[in-house]
Amino acid sequence: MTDPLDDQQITVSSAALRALRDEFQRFLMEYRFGLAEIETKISILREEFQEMHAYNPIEHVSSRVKSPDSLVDKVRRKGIETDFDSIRSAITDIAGIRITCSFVDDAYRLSDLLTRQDDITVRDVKDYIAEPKANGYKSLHVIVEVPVYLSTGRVDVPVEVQFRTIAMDFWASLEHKIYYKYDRLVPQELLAELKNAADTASELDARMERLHREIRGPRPGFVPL
Ligand SMILES: Nc1nc2c(ncn2[C@@H]2O[C@H](COP(=O)(O)OP(=O)(O)OP(=O)(O)O)[C@@H](O)[C@H]2O)c(=O)[nH]1
Ligand SMILES: Nc1ncnc2c1ncn2[C@@H]1O[C@H](COP(=O)(O)OP(=O)(O)OP(=O)(O)O)[C@@H](O)[C@H]1O
Repeated sequence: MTDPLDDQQITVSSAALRALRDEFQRFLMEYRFGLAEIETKISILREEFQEMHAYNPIEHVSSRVKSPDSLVDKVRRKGIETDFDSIRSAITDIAGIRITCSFVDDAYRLSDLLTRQDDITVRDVKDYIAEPKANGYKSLHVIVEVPVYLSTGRVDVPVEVQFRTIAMDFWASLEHKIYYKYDRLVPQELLAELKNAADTASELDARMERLHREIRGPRPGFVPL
């Protein structure tokens, strides 16, 4: 015979589960919309550069909303409280976009053009191009907040924007693979090789930039930073 109280408990907990699922869907939806706003801003800049200056400073754009698994993992790793408000304020890379530029100059220029826009608020900047990480990682990271207008009103959504060059991206994607292959415990000699490869990538960036300046000459219509 079934215990009526047990039945009631099952009903209550499945309703609670449904509410949690809805809240989680809404939580991620806001980040999707925030990301869409930034993607639009970047593609407008890209098209304008192409049409007005016959120059494309962006080689590649990729974006992602953090997967639920990766989010849960990060919450656990960082010991963050598991309510939505705590996660919202502690994790600022749930929505992320990576802009791979041709040259270092372009990475700074695009960051400046994005962050100067009236509706963008800069929450944090980590300039790993000026100050690379000890392993050799380079990129310019900017956490911006962009307003999203929902039927319930305005929400300001944080988006992590990473600016880097092709050489920096090449290095970072290989390092990322190695890091996970060795389960975050990369052998010392491989770390040294990676650091060496990062230095080579930086030299290549500097040489390409010099060459580009030589063949380019002054770019008419460009607003200097
Ligand atoms: N391949 C690679 N990517 C990195 C490295 N450091 C940072 N990143 C990328 O940049 C993101 C944010 O890094 P940081 O700006 O240092 O942020 P953080 O808050 O100090 O680090 P997290 O808490 O892990 O996000 C990471 O999630 C990676 O995508 C690195 O050493 N190698
Ligand atoms: N801002 C970003 N823009 C675009 N892609 C990103 C960004 N940040 C990370 N990625 C990529 O998204 C994929 C999934 O990454 P994931 O969110 O699981 O972890 P992570 O951001 O690299 O690390 P962590 O969990 O420590 O923050 C990886 O290929 C990663 O390189």
